[in-house]
Order: sequence, then C-alpha cells, then structure tokens
Amino acid sequence: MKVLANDGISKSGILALEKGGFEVITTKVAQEQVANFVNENNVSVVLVRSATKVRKDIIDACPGLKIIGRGGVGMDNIDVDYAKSKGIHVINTPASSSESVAELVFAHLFSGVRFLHDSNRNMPLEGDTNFDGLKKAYANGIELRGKTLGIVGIGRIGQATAKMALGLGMKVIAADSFIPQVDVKVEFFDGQSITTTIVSQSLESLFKEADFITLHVPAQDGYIIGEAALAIMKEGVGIVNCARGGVIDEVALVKALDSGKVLFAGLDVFENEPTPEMAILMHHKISLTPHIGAATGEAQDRIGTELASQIISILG
Ligand SMILES: O=C(O)[C@H](O)COP(=O)(O)O
Repeated sequence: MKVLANDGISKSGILALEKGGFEVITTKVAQEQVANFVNENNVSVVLVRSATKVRKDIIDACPGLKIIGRGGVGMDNIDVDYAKSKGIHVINTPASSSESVAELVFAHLFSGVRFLHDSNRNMPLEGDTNFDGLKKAYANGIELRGKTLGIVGIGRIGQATAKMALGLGMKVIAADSFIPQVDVKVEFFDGQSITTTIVSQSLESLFKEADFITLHVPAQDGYIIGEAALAIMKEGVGIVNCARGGVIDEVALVKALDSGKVLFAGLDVFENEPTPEMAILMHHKISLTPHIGAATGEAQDRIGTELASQIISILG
C-alpha cells in the first residue's frame, strides 16, 4: 500500500512504514493536484502537516483513501468529521511535539525580555559611534524568575510549558474551559521531582494577574486576545502565541505594542500564514518565527514513528 507524505516525514517514520510493508512517497504534490495524484497512484494514506489541506473536495474525490494522518497536533486543516463519516480513519500525534513547542515558547520569552530579536538586527558595525546608545536601548532587561506566567490552555503543551516555567522559578497560573485542575510533575536530572497542582482560573483573572501570557489553544472562532482582553492586562505584559493564528487580534496587538501597554510579543503563528502582515513583520517589539513549534529533529522523529505505528496497526 502507498503512503503520500505530502508535507514530509522523518527518516525514522519512512523506515518504520517500509518495514511494515508500505511504500512511502515524499514528492510534494501541489494542493490542487493532491486528489488526482492520490487516485492515479492508488494512494491509501495521505499524511500532512499544516501546509496541505484535506477538505471535503479531496475526500469526495478519493474513494480509495483509507487514512488521513496529521503529523502533529492541530487538525484545523482537515475536515475530520466529514472524513470519518466517509469511513476514513483520521489520526494525529497529539503528544509528540509538546516539549519542542514549550521550548520555542521560552525562546520567545527570553528573546522578549532581553530584546534578542531586535538587538540581533542592530549590532554595531565597524566605525559605529553609537555603541553606548545601543547598550542603553537594551538596558532594561527583565528576569523571568519570580514572575507570573499565565497559560491559556493547560493541555499537553500547556503542561510542558508549565514545567519549564516552574523549573525557572516562575509562578504559573492557568485558564482552561475543559481542565479544572492538573498536577504538573517537574522531573530533574538527578531523578528527583516536585509536583504542583495548577487550578484553572477565569481568563479575566489570568489576564489581570499575569506578567507574561502564552496561548495553547486550538483554532477557534473569535479572538481570545482582542482589545478588551488587552485593556485589562498588566502594563508591560509580554505575550507569546505558538498555538494558532487568529486567536490574537493582530491589529489590537500592534496598537498595544505601540502604546507600550504590551512590552513584546513572540509569534510563531499568524492570522495570515505563511505571509503575515507588514505591520507584524516589521515591528521591532515582535519576535517572529514561521510556525516552527514542532520543527525539531526529536519531535519530527517521534511524529514519524508514531504515525507509522498507528498506520500499521490500522492497515497492517
Ligand atoms: O499543530 C501542530 O502540530 C503544529 O502547529 C505544527 O505544525 P507543522 O507540523 O505544520 O509544523
């Protein structure tokens, strides 16, 4: 049986699938050609990340499709219920990338509190006379230790983020409409551990209390952070979004960055992907990454092998 991994798959995933008797095609097929390709090549399994959309049109056009696999967490690029109603298995790998996303959250947080994204672009050149001015511009750094991190969405990625924050000596608060409380176990190198219970609170109280806010929610209708939410946040709050574009109102965010209400933002996802608005791209208070939360060798290895084992157990 053939597997089309249209947005790529790790070598370990390919090897595991081949061992299970599958042929893996890693050719990148253009979105509008996917259905034709699947039918012409008798593909049984289509694997995607976030780039390829598997909507009703492809599902209707490909009666031979048995599995749609999402290498990653968010399924907003797949018409999941419709595919299932047609008897197609839809799988994803919700646990494989939590650590990588959480580490990216901290990359943005550290960049934000020490202005790394901006200072990278402004290092003095030979003969530059404004070295002191430059140092002064970045003099007001902030330590994360002792500050309060507000985590919106305390699922797997939220919990991985909470562990790192606790390890750094931050206070962690969370808001989640589905998870009332969670025990977070921080494990240290020497085998010791501490467990902390995080009780979910209202979004409003989180916005008021947090020094930094990070979002870990799926795509949804409407903003979680818009003008009203920004208005009740602390002066000089830092905001990170490595979840989904569209959960922050970018126009309101830029306004709040310009006014100084928000000190910095770290964005991995955007209302407009893959090409965010210029006001976002050019803003010196925004640390930018192009949707790379899960883009580590370790996460992609876990994703590839987990997809392979699910596919083998369904079709093998
Ligand atoms: O939902 C996810 O798993 C992340 O957004 C990663 O998306 P990607 O696989 O396209 O990098």
